Amino acid sequence: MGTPIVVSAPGKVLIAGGYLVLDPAYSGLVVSTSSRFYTVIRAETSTTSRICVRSPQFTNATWDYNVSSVAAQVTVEPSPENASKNKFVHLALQKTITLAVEVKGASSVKDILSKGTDIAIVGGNDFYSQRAQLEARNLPRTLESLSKLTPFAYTGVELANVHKTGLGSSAALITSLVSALLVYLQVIPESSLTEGDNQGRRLAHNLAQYVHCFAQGKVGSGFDVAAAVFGSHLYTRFQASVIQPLMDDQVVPLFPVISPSNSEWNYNIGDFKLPPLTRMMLADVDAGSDTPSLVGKVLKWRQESRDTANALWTTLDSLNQELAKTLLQLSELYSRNEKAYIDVVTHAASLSASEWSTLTMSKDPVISAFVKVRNTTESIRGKMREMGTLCDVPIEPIEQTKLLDACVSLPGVIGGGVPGAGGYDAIWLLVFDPPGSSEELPSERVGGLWQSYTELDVSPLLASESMAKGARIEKLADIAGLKEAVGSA
Ligand SMILES: Nc1ncnc2c1ncn2[C@@H]1O[C@H](COP(=O)(O)OP(=O)(O)OP(=O)(O)O)[C@@H](O)[C@H]1O
Ligand SMILES: C[C@@](O)(CCOP(=O)(O)O)CC(=O)O
Repeated sequence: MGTPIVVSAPGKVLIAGGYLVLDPAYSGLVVSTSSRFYTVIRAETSTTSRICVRSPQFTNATWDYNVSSVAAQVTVEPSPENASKNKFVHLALQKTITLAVEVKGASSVKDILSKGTDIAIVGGNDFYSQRAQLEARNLPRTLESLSKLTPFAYTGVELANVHKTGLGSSAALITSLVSALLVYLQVIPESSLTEGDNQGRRLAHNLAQYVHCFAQGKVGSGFDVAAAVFGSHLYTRFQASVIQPLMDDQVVPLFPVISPSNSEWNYNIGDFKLPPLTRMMLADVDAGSDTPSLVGKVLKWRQESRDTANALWTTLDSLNQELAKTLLQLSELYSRNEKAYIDVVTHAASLSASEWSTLTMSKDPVISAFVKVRNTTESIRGKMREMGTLCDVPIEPIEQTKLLDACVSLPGVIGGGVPGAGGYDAIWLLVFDPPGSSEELPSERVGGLWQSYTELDVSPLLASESMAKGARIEKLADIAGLKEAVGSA
């Protein structure tokens, strides 16, 4: 068996721009996470072109597919013996193979698939709640405990019953699977996924967006797939009409629509990353909310109260843009004068935000920028709460307000909020992460608060921001626990 193709894709956190990002007139600030999905593809040595997809973290999660072809039409059919269905995986296979046949020709694709294919898919532990695993091992809900769990741990349940944490498992799964298949079927070169923005990466993006929309039965904003492909960025959505001709599954060629040269793909990936020496922290608050029903109510309110909604969204959008600009400016200030930046972070890390002005360097541009980040995140929270009240939707419900207020008043916490659609799901924080500090780190202070918090059931996630820009080629041996998790074919 040759070297496997391994492609990973990160999860996402929409730190600003929830709801607004559904409208191409506005943008969303999305951070990609160090927690990733991995797809490992290997050729088998059999005599049939069967494709076996395995998700070893779940029970009854092996799906066999038969590949058949009539002329240039290749069909992927789930085996009747499969113990469960996986629409997302099935569609990813069908659509990617169809596109590959269009681009490379049927004989090239059939040749690559002729001896059978083994595909293993795993997601980082953060994608699924680890509460049960921690309890079973009698471990407290801390980052330290999470780091002791086996990577890609077995969940003990079927996929349909897993408790997801909101990091965008389906978008990361589809992106890693579609991208890995495009490489395996030689539609795009490996370099597409080792280099930054390029045509191959864009092809993977467009196809993953389409497959994800098709599997979900609706066209969302797509920020989650965009984060999985491109990493952290400022996202402006594509117009839904670009994939509309393919959404009713009429047999039309995919490539003319999916191709990166189709100018109807008008999404924009703006530059964005979190500042140096800060750390994003995430916690799942376990009450869970139903995003589609929140979205439905917010959009209905926007229809019915156009003027109020537009005024609120315009204010929110300028705050979101301000946040993006100031966070980026901090990276620039770091590269201009590293020492001055490190001094500020080191000092401010042990002070509460109200004390930052007491620093001798309080007129410093780095301090001013962090103060602006703080004030802007607080204003965004205020406006999101206002929207929640106006639509009667719990975007930042009182329980989360209390938790966030307690977090952002801790020394070293810069700001935070409710990610994405909000609603009893999760919180995100940005904290200082000073180098070589002997004092308690802000992340440790936050961890302590979360552990002792009783009003909500707070469970931290290990993820921080992924510095790698989106989907990428990996080496099986380089990822701790991956070889063991995917086992042998
Ligand atoms: N490890 C996996 N292996 C195979 N398929 C998976 C895996 N994880 C998720 N999926 C697919 O993704 C689907 C879940 O998609 P859904 O849109 O409900 O989640 P999501 O909104 O992306 O979740 P979250 O954002 O909370 O992670 C599953 O039904 C399954 O088809
Ligand atoms: C409300 C919305 O803007 C964001 C939802 O984000 P999340 O799934 O809650 O992270 C919906 C969307 O963009 O598809």
